[in-house]
Amino acid sequence: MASRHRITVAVAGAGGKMGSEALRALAADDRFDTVAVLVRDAGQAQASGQYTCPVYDDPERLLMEAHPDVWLDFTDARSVVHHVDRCIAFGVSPVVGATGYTPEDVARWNEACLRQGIGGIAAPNFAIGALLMMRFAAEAARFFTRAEIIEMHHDGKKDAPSGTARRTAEQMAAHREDAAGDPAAHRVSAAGITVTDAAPARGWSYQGVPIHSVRLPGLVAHQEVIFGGAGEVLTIRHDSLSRTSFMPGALLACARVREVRGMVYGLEHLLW
Ligand SMILES: NC(=O)C1=CN([C@@H]2O[C@H](COP(=O)(O)OP(=O)(O)OC[C@H]3O[C@@H](n4cnc5c(N)ncnc54)[C@H](OP(=O)(O)O)[C@@H]3O)[C@@H](O)[C@H]2O)C=CC1
Ligand SMILES: O=C(O)C1=N[C@H](C(=O)O)C[C@H](O)C1
Repeated sequence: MASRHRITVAVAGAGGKMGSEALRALAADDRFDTVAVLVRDAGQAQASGQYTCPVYDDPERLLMEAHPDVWLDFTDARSVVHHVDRCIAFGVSPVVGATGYTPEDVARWNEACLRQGIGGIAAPNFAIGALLMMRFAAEAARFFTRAEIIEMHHDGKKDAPSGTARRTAEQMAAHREDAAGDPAAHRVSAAGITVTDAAPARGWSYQGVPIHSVRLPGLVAHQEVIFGGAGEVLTIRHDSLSRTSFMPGALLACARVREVRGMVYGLEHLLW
């Protein structure tokens, strides 16, 4: 019987919290072969003997020598932008787990993927509960013109606000304008709040939604979206209590990324 081709994956940021969790999840799933990892210091990682596949600290060398089907990136905002540009140039499908990139990066990746005839997925959050939280927040934004986001993360997180908070605000803004059929509703909402450089305690305004970022030891990844109306408040909250919450979504993206074309932004596009 012909053996099924396993999807070959390279994990960038393998030495980090998410990268190491992803390596464990990939090893436990027979759809995948982890064929290479990208770490900061390949010599040191090789000497430690902790990896069973080839180890690199040069992304171009990894892409040339290992040429994986999929590049799963859990590095950071600065590195991921360069990595994904290089992946697409090499015809390797990126699954972008790292956050902190801009809408302009996503647009450039989309065009580059389309030119290469390949797919990519950039997913600010892989957890199903977080995706539902964003969906419910978008739905609620049709009915409330005022809302604020509080995102709370471990104190090792480098980027702020979180990719999830940005994506939530984007989805809320899109629904608000669509539902109202009146872009003025968005302007009223933005004008009704005092988020300015002169009032930093009021958060950072993105898409008309103030975002507040909390970084504390003991936290993993949490978000509240609070809607306020006349005499009532609606709070939608999600908690990732363990990084295992991100793994089914990350593996789904790795399994499906070569079926899409262009850069898909948000895992929800594979789910509903
Ligand atoms: N999409 C999702 O569902 C989720 C996304 N994330 C995102 O994933 C990213 C990683 O998070 P987390 O694992 O907690 O962070 P960590 O800091 O624990 O891990 C990042 C790792 O990447 C390494 N790294 C960074 N740049 C490079 C590079 N150029 N070459 C090789 N290695 C590099 C870091 O090395 P060093 O320490 O030396 O810098 C570190 O080991 C973040 O952007 C985070 O927001 C996190 C959770 C869920
Ligand atoms: O850094 C993290 O931990 C997380 N990052 C992602 C983000 O920026 O939204 C996803 C999740 O919140 C965990």
